[in-house]
Amino acid sequence: MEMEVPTPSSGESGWSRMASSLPVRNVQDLAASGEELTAETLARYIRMDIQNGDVLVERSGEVPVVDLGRLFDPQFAEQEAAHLRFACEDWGFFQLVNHGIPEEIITNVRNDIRKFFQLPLEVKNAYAQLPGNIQGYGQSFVMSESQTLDWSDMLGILTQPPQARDMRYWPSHQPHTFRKSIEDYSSELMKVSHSIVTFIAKTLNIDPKLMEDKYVSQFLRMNYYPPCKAMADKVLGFSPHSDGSFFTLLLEVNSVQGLQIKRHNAWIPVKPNPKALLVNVGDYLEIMSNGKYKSIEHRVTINTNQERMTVSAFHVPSLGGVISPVTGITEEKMFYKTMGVEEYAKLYMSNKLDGKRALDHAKLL
Ligand SMILES: O=C(O)CCC(=O)C(=O)O
Ligand SMILES: [Fe+2]
Repeated sequence: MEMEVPTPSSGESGWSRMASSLPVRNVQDLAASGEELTAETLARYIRMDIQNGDVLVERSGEVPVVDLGRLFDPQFAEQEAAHLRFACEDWGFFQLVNHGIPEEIITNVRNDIRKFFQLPLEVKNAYAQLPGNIQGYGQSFVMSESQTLDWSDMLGILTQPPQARDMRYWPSHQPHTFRKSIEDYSSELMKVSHSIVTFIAKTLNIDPKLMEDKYVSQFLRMNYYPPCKAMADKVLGFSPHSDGSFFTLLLEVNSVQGLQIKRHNAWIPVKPNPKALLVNVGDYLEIMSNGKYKSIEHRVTINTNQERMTVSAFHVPSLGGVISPVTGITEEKMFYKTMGVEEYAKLYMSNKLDGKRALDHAKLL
C-alpha cells in the first residue's frame, strides 16, 4: 500500500509531519450505507485475535479514580498523591475527577464533535487532506498496518503549542463553533496537564522542571466507532496498542462503552464516567520513569447498536529532545535506552516492529 506523507507544516512543531496516514474506506459511511454487512463485505475488518485474553467485566469498577481537587487541598494531598502513584504504577490508567475544566467547555466540545460526525461524508472529507495542523479525516495515524483494519474513523488535529495551530486551512463553515470549541478545550487540557505533571513529578520525587518539555505538543484525535450490527464481536474499533505519548487524556463524548485495558493478561472494560477524563501513562513517561510507571496496552471494542465517540489528547515532548530514564527513580539499574524523541516516534509509527511494541525496542537487554 502506498503511504501518503502530508505536507510539512510551517508551524513550530515537526510533529505534524510525523503522523503519516493511509487512505482507507470511511467506516461510518460503510456502516450506514445499508450495504449488507456480511462476512464477505466485512472481511477486511474481521479479526482472529479478539478472544486472546479473558474479558473481566466484573473488574471494570476497579479502575482507579484520582481527584485533582484533593491533590490541591493540603488536607488531602498526601492521601490523594498515594492514589495517583498507585494508579500510575499498578494500572497505568486512572479516571481524573474534579479536573476543573468548566462544564460549558466540555459540553461545547462534545456537541461539536457529535455534529461534526453527523455531517455528510463530502463535507467531512473537506478535512481529509489539508496542509497545516489538520492531520486528516477518516484515516489512521499509521502505527501498524493492522490499524488500518480498525472499525473506526478519526479526525486528527495538532492543537498545541498555540503557534503550531496553523488554522489558515481550517474549513470555517462546519460546524461553525467547532474551531473555537476545540481551541478552548485544548487550552484547558494544557492547564490540567500542567497540574498532572506537577503531581506526577512529586510522586516520583523529581523536579517537575525535568518534565517541562515533555508535554509541550498536543494532538487531538476525534474517534468515531460505528456500531456493527452483523458482527460486533468480530471487529475492533482500535487495535491493541500503547500510546506513543507522554500521557493521554481521553474524553468519552457520549459515554458508550468500548475501551478495554490489558491487566494481568486479561482485558478490563472501562466503565465511562461522564464527569471524568481518563488519563493514561504513555510510552515516553514509562521510559522516563525507568519503567516504574506503565504504558498499558488498550483496545476498543464495538457495539451492536450504539456508536461510540471519543476524543484523545496526546501530550508529546518536543521532537528535537531526547528521552531517558531519570536516575534515582528506581534502583541504580537503567532499563531503557536514551533515545531521541523523534527516533522513538519514527520507531513507533513504523510498520517494522515485527510484532513487538516500540517500547520493547527502547528497553536495554
Ligand atoms: O477511543 C478510545 O476509547 C481510545 C482511543 C485510543 O486509545 C487512542 O486514541 O489512542
Ligand atoms: Fe490509545
